[in-house]
Amino acid sequence: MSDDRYGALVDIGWSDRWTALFAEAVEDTGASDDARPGRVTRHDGVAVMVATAEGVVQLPVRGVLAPPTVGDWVVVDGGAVSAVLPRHSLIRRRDVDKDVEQLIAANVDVVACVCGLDRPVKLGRIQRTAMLAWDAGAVPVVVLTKADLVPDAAAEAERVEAAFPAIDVYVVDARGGTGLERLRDVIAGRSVVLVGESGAGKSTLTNALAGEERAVTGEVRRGDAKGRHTTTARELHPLGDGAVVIDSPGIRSVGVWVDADVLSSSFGDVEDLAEACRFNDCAHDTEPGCAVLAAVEGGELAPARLDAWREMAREVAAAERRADPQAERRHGRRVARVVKEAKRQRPDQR
Ligand SMILES: Nc1nc2c(ncn2[C@@H]2O[C@H](COP(=O)(O)OP(=O)(O)OP(=O)(O)O)[C@@H](O)[C@H]2O)c(=O)[nH]1
Ligand SMILES: [Zn+2]
Repeated sequence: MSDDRYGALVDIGWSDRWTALFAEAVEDTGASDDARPGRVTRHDGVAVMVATAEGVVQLPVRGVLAPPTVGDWVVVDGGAVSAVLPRHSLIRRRDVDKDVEQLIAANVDVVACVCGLDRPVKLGRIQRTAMLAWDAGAVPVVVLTKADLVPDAAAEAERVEAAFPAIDVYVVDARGGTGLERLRDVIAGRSVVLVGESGAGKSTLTNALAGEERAVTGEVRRGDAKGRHTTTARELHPLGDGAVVIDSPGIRSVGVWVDADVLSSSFGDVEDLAEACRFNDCAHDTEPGCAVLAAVEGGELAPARLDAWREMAREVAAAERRADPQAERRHGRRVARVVKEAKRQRPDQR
């Protein structure tokens, strides 16, 4: 089927797959002949910003059970979003306080953890971002940027690769333009989310990949009242080749949150080894009979991998304490005990 009506949407990730899902949704929901597809670029309260072949419009959502989120492909009909196409991935966050799930972005293919080499690369951050990606149904990658600022960027990449054998690592100098081609190849036709601390180089990378300053995707019309231009959509940056960077405040602030289940599922190798530790709650630190330390000693486990596990474990423990005041108190007692123990042992060591 050759259908050029939505050709303009290819830039923001439209593909044959969406053509099919759109046709299905139109039929299932009994939408009108005027129904057209669009992609949500922003969600605020009751209205959403939707990029369509005709431009970006602000629309209400009507008759949709599960509300759309940034990145969703939707059916626009009768001046409203009337249906949300099935998602292939979803980044969400559990709001522990309210015990609700918050949607952050949909139909994300790649979650890129951007680390500026002008500062130490934090393996724990990479791990958390990877878990966020896997949990969402997306692929994590690491982008080490500002390669021009360090003498040996390749060595840094090797260290990260050793810690995370399953994750691809890309080294780029976004300002000088090196390393971009390899990265362009992986993200062609895909929707990418860049996660990284402030100043990591996300905006610079976005502009470098787009080949130009790319703050804007189109003009915005409120509802269908033609001519009333308001804000612009900053949240979807087409990079060419159908690649899109989804940049939502939600993603920037999601930090990356963790829980114990995800921890063990993404550290299968460490957890397997830990089965043989003498103590159930072994911290693989100084405990006698620790199978994990033995594996590092014997060269079966990369030291960086254990470092990453430790960083993660600390992160999980902190998250659990925040969520559970009793655990916080238990932690306090444990710290007190460890300190007492250390004091007691010191004289022996002299
Ligand atoms: N030398 C060098 N500098 C870079 C590179 N990429 C980014 N920078 C610089 O690093 C600083 C921060 O880059 P940004 O792209 O603004 O970082 P960001 O991640 O978007 O930061 P936030 O918007 O605060 O989240 C800027 O001064 C950039 O010029 C690079 O590849 N090489
Ligand atoms: Zn152990």
